Amino acid sequence: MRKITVIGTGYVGLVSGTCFAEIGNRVICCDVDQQKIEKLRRGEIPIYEPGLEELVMKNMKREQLYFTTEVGEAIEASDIIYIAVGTPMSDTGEADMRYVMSAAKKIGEHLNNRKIIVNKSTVPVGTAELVREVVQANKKYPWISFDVVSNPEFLREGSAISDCMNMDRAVIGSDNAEAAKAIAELHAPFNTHIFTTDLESAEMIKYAANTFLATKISFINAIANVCERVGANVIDVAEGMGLDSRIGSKFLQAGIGYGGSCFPKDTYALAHMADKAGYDFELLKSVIKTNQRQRLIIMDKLREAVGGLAGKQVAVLGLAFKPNTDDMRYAPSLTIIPELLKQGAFVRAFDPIATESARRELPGDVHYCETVEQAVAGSDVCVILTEWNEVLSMDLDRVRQTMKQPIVIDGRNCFDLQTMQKSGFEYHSIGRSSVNSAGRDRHSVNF
Ligand SMILES: NC(=O)c1ccc[n+]([C@@H]2O[C@H](COP(=O)([O-])OP(=O)(O)OC[C@H]3O[C@@H](n4cnc5c(N)ncnc54)[C@H](O)[C@@H]3O)[C@@H](O)[C@H]2O)c1
Ligand SMILES: O=c1ccn([C@@H]2O[C@H](COP(=O)(O)OP(=O)(O)O[C@H]3O[C@H](CO)[C@@H](O)[C@H](O)[C@H]3O)[C@@H](O)[C@H]2O)c(=O)[nH]1
Repeated sequence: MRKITVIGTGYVGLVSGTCFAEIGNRVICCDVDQQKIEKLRRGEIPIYEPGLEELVMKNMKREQLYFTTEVGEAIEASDIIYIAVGTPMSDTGEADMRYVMSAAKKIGEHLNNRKIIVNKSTVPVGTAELVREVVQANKKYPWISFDVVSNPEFLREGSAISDCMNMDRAVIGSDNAEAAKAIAELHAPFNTHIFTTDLESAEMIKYAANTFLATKISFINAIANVCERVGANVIDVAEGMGLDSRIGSKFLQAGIGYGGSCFPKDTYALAHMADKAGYDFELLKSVIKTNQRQRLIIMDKLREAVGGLAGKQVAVLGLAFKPNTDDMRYAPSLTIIPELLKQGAFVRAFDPIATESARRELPGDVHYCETVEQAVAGSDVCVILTEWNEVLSMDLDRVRQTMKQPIVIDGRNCFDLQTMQKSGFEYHSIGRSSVNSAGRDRHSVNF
């Protein structure tokens, strides 16, 4: 059993801290957000993440998991200190490092014995060295030494617990073999591949992995746009490509582009890092541009399908950036809904989980609905932005009957074309022919 403190109790800190407790360590999760910690202490989980509540409750009860706002005391009480604070996009597009630096300062001020400081936040290459300098500069007891290790996180929201408990690999960057060994041992119960490297490479692996996945998405979205114009079906194209084991089938789902708290900011941050280092990362800049354009494709399709939006009632299904999360960071709905409102549409929105977070982010004149059926009732058009189960399993006959016009614009390719035509919809999706709109679209199909 090791004593671990995790600084930052957000999506990553809370999940990884809980998983470290689950495998038998004593973990203190600390945060400067008092409300968040108070909720956790009452057993309320501040984020939606399947399976998290049970695991938090279990480990709190067996006294393996604690929550506090006393960051200094939490640091003093452990030997391994994880930094898991946010590194959001700053105005320039670079990673905003102020939270990491303030955590490092606090660690320095409370360094009461030899500790391993492990950075889990996604940070530009060279951050480990900066953390070392800040801790060193703020040490109260100059004779106490410490190590800095990089151990980036690869979990996905919505499947965070299982990603963490069954991780593909643990990347451990260090310039000290003993510290690397200790962090490798900590990961032994996860029974995963341990990949050790130097600090800089570990920091780069995180950005390279995320930007590669983002590239795959922008690539398939660009292919989708060509498919639409030449009459091919991107779902079949992706499947046919993915069967080549060198390519693989994952992250080839065409849609309205990537969102979320990571890909948008990490692609920008790496492009900036490369620029600063004197390399113009044109490929990555195109990935970003392709993604920005992809979001607005929904607006083009809407205009084509229903003409002007002024006075039209639009049902928006899905607000979170992906299913199984309440996270609204860089969600496509944050771009699409303000645009709909600007063009004079009335918006009725449905999301099974993210409504509360959405209310804080979106303009006040959105009407939130409890069910898909309520959102679509009387609508001129329905727009799908997130492939929630509630959307995938909606009763198509009922939806068609309650809509004013049976027009669906699907940004996530939730339904097959034949089903939509049989159900009597005019259906426009991504990278596929439109159905039931013969005469209006160059590539429409009839089954
Ligand atoms: N969200 C993900 O799916 C994910 C996955 C892998 C990696 N990451 C990376 O992990 C890091 C954390 O991301 P997140 O989504 O968990 O962020 P988050 O915003 O959900 O949580 C960060 C938490 O840190 C707290 N905090 C900030 N400064 C603090 C300080 N000085 N002391 C104590 N607490 C402090 C905040 O109050 C907040 O609760 C980021 O670098 C992110 O890029 C995120
Ligand atoms: O084929 C695909 C796969 C994903 N997406 C979109 O891409 C975004 C990101 O999805 P996903 O990767 O599943 O979610 P995140 O929780 O953002 O996880 C990513 O970002 C995390 C934070 O760095 C990393 O830890 C994860 O490994 C990485 O997958 C979402 O908007 C998805 O809709 C697509 O459009 N097509």
